[in-house]
Amino acid sequence: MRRKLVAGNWKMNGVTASLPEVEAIAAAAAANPGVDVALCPPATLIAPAVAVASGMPIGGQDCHEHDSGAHTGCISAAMLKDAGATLTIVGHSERRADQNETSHDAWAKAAAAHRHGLNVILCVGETEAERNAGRAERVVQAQIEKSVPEDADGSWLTLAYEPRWAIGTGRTPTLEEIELIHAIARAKLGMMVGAEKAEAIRILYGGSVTGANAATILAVDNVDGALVGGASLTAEKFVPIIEAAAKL
Ligand SMILES: O=C[C@H](O)COP(=O)(O)O
Repeated sequence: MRRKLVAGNWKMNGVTASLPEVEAIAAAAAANPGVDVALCPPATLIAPAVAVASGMPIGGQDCHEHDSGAHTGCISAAMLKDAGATLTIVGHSERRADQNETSHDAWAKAAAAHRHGLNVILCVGETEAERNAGRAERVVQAQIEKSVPEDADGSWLTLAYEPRWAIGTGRTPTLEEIELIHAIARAKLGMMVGAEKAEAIRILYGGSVTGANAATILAVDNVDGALVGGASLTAEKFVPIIEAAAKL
C-alpha cells in the first residue's frame, strides 16, 4: 500500500517573512499523520525552513549533477543535504523549458541526489502541442525511460506527472486522462525496474491542484499524491489538499 504524498513546490517564491506559513503547514502535517507532506522552498529558505518545520521534510527544487566545482549559481545535492534537505525535485518542466534541461540531465541529477541520500521527486509531462498531436503517452514513456535511474525504487524515488499545459493555468486533464498516463507510467517503470519495485514507486499528479479538486484527483487509480505549486504557498490553500489526501 503506497502512502499518499503531498509535496509543495514554492518555485521562486518565498522570503523569511514566509516562514510562518512553513510552520503552519508543518502543524497540519503533524495533525494528519496518515499522509506524507513535504515542502520545497527556494534554496535560500531551506535551512530556516528546516528549523521551523518540526521534522516535516524540506527539499530542494533542483540539484547539480556534480558535487562541487566551477558551476556558478548551481547547488549540489551535497549542499542541499548540508542545509538540512531530505529530498529534491529534479527534471521540473520549468527547468526543462528555462534552462534547457534534458531527461538525461534529470537522470544525472536524480542519481547525484540519491548518492547523497536525498529522496527524489522526478518530473515528467507533455506539452500542450504534444498532447494535441496525440503524443502525450509516448512523450511521458520516453522521459521516464531516459530519466529514471536503473537502481530506482520506491524507497527514494517518486515520479511526478505534470502536464506542462496544466501548470499554473487552472486547467487539468480529465480524470480518465490522468488515470491513463499514470497507468502507462507505472507499466513503463515496471519494464525498467521490475513490476514489484514499480508497484512501490509513488506517482504524483501535478498541475493546478487545489483544495477544490484534490479529493477527486487523489482518488484516481495510481495517483499517489500531488505536487502542488501555487496552492502550496500558503497554509490556507495547502492544508485543504493535505486534509483531502488524509481522508482517502
Ligand atoms: O511543481 C508544481 C507544479 O509545477 C504545479 O504547479 P501549480 O500547482 O501551480 O500548477
